[in-house]
Amino acid sequence: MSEMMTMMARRRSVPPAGMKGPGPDRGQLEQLLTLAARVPDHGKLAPFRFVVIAGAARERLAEAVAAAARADLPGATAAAIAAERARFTQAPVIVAVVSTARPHPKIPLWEQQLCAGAACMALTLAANAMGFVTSWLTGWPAFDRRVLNVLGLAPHERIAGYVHIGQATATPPERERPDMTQIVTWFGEE
Ligand SMILES: Cc1cc2nc3c(=O)[nH]c(=O)nc-3n(C[C@H](O)[C@H](O)[C@H](O)COP(=O)(O)O)c2cc1C
Repeated sequence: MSEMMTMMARRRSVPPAGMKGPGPDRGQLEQLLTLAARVPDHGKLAPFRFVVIAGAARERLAEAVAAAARADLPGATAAAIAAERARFTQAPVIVAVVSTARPHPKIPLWEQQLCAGAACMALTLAANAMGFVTSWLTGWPAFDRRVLNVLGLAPHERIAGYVHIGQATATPPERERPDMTQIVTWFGEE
């Protein structure tokens, strides 16, 4: 197996709570985002963009998330609000991969959205190849307009994923994988 195949065969996400710094620096991030942008793209529309949330800027997003949680859950405990805040303060770097899909005469919206998903996966693999661990997450802050406004998303834009990037504090155990016999059909052989 090539190095890339071995890496993919062992790939596991590490949740942000299991991450520490340092994350990729600016130069490394520029490299990673350039690789992530190199995805198949029907119509060459580049229907995605990246918002990098790193260092102290994470606090601004964490605070917006905490404020939205406080507003929605007036009875929430301080610990519950702290947990919401922590969504964006654990990994040293988070990249919000934004789907910018718009109706197009030839390219279906679905394909444009898949393209943004592909950018999430390309970013994940590139960061893993650079020696970082990752977690592709969404959760309610990916769908909450108050949070999206703080990130500067236009009304038609959506979060394809928050890709958290950092160093692992522990190696996650293997998890069960799909039974290939259940998900692969060899057309013509049935
Ligand atoms: C679009 C998308 C959104 C996801 N959002 C979450 C999430 O909000 N919370 C979560 O625990 N896992 C989420 N996951 C799953 C994790 O990224 C991860 O794949 C999962 O924990 C399994 O681990 P593995 O990547 O090591 O196989 C999401 C995956 C995708 C593709």
